This record gives sequence, C-alpha cells and structure tokens, in this order.
Amino acid sequence: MNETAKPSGELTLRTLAMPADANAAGDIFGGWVMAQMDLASGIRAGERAQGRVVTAGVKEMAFELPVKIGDTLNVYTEITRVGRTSITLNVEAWAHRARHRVLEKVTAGTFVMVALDDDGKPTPVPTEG
Ligand SMILES: CCCCCCCCCCCCCCCC(=O)SCCNC(=O)CCNC(=O)[C@H](O)C(C)(C)COP(=O)(O)OP(=O)(O)OC[C@H]1O[C@@H](n2cnc3c(N)ncnc32)[C@H](O)[C@@H]1OP(=O)(O)O
Repeated sequence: MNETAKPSGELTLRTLAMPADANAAGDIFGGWVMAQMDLASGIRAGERAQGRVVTAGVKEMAFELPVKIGDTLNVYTEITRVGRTSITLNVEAWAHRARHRVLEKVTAGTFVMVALDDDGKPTPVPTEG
C-alpha cells in the first residue's frame, strides 16, 4: 500500500473487476465503479436507517485513476451528516492492483441516501443506538 495516502471511512464492500465490466481499452467502466459505490452507500445507510433507503443524489464525483481488470475494488464509506430523512456519506473507491502490492484511490464522491417507509415515502432516520 502507498505510504502517503490512506482510505477514509469504514470498509463496506469489496469486489473484483472482471472483463465483462471493461471497455474496449481494458479500463473498467466508470458506471460500474459508481454502481459499487451506490451499493456500499445503500448498505451503510440502510444499516443506519434500519430499513430501506434510496439514492437521492450524488455530488462531487471524481474519477482520479482507472480501475483495471483483475483489480480488487474496496469501497469505504463514512456518514458525514444525518438529516431528518437523509443520510450523507463520503464514499471512496480504492483499487488493490492485481499484480502490484499497492492500494490506490480511484474514485470519490458524496452520496445522499433517503430512508423510506413501507409506502415508499421518506421517513425519519431513527436515533442511533
Ligand atoms: C435492518 C436493515 C438493514 C438494511 C441493509 C440494507 C442492505 C441493502 C443494500 C441495498 C443497496 C441498494 C442501493 C441502491 C439504491 C438505489 O439505487 S435506489 C434507486 C435510485 N433512486 C431512486 O429511484 C430515488 C427516486 N427519488 C425519490 O424517490 C424521491 O425523490 C426521494 C429521494 C425519496 C425524495 O423524495 P421527496 O419527495 O423529494 O422528499 P423530501 O421530503 O422533499 O426530501 C426528503 C429528503 O431527501 C433530501 N433530498 C431530496 N432530493 C435530494 C437531492 N436531489 N439531493 C440531496 N438530497 C435530496 C431532502 O433534503 C430531504 O432530506 P432531510 O432534510 O429529510 O434530511
């Protein structure tokens, strides 16, 4: 792992970048990376909300480095704000390169998830604990 930078947040999801997720040049599609970050946000926010959540918005997405076939993608999440019905998370995706012992930040973004009730309407996020 690179000495100068470390992931922020809790490791929420790990998965492997496969050939079917790549474009013709061999780089993994940004949409696939975003989908993994969305899933990680859903897991973390769903646990905090103790129920169903949806993605309301994604802000400040930055694709800093490509993901390559064979990389392990590690997604870290940190809850930065809990509103009435929304949960805001900083989400970082780091690639563990297949043939090198390095972990590099590839993408970061801010996700806003909203807790829903059984009727699909926004519902208050319960107090923690
Ligand atoms: C025990 C259980 C364990 C669980 C373990 C779970 C594991 C399971 C993992 C599943 C992982 C799936 C993760 C994929 C999740 C999708 O991909 S969901 C699909 C994509 N998203 C959608 O289809 C959402 C479609 N949009 C909507 O349904 C509605 O616009 C929304 C988001 C519910 C908001 O409805 P609304 O009527 O505008 O509601 P409103 O009361 O005005 O606002 C509600 C809150 O949303 C905020 N908001 C609304 N729009 C925005 C926006 N554009 N930007 C930012 N915030 C916004 C408001 O500020 C407000 O926040 P609070 O002040 O209450 O904190």
